[in-house]
Amino acid sequence: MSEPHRPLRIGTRGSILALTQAGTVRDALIAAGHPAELVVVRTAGDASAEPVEKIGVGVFTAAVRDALAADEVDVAVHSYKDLPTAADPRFVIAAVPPREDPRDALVSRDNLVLGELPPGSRIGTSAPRRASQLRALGLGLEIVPLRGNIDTRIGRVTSGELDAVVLARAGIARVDRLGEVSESLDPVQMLPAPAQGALAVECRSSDTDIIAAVAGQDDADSRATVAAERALLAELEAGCTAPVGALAVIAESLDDDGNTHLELFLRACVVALDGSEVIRSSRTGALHKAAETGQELARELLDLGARDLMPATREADPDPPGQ
Ligand SMILES: NCc1[nH]cc(CCC(=O)O)c1CC(=O)O
Repeated sequence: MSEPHRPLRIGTRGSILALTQAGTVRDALIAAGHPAELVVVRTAGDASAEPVEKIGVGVFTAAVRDALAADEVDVAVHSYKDLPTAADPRFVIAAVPPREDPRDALVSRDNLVLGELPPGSRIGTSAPRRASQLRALGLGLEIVPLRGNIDTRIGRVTSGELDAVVLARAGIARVDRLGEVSESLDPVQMLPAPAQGALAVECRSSDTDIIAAVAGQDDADSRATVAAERALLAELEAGCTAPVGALAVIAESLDDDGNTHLELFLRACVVALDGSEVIRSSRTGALHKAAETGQELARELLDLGARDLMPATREADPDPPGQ
């Protein structure tokens, strides 16, 4: 518990992306009258160049969570999509700030859009979700494994090594390089990762004063869309590196009496790693039933055979459940 006049210590990874997104939370807290400062926590994910599916899903968030549990920081800011789906009773997500555009983005040579890349073009991505959706498009693209920070990944195109890379548009936006995006990929071609573009602002469950201070940063619509997408992922028992895309939006809907009301529209896909099969479905639900809508859509995907397309990640996952 922090003393009344001490700034809130915000734990974050040290990458430019992480510092920028934690900085937006710090600035918003300060503007709301809560002095705050950033504290950098080094994580195993930053130290490794291995693909994320090898080093484990919680690798970017575990060290920041440990610092929060140890009272070295008061608040943790994570990219929401990097958090394991299992809830951790030590913490609560006190705020989901307004979400960035969740789409994936293409950065390509000569500013080509996806449909203009000739067969045989080399596209960099290490995310099974992106690789399998790209393969399923049937454009004859060659998928090349690629990790590293945004600079490194975009640099592979600038250097001519790759024809294009696919990354989260939100990450590019946060480091102010949107000018380099050749195309924001339509969700019909490429469904983003569950919770992509959203932040999770986490506090210790017992720190009611800090939770109350941070809660002012919460955006109800962002929280609802993320809740639907994450509930879907959890129900599929898939991790953040699974070939699962999901996107919820809040849209106006006309009821029988001609009145409009807001609804949550969720669509999702599960893709075979080789792109040979895609299972898609979608569902609408009430705003206050976001998680239920996600679970129901997951069950529908499982009924359609989604289990057979997903690699058995549970056994291979080095992170214990609940971490
Ligand atoms: N998996 C790493 C990761 N975690 C969050 C982002 C980008 C920002 C976001 O989605 O919130 C990225 C990079 C990427 O996927 O290109």
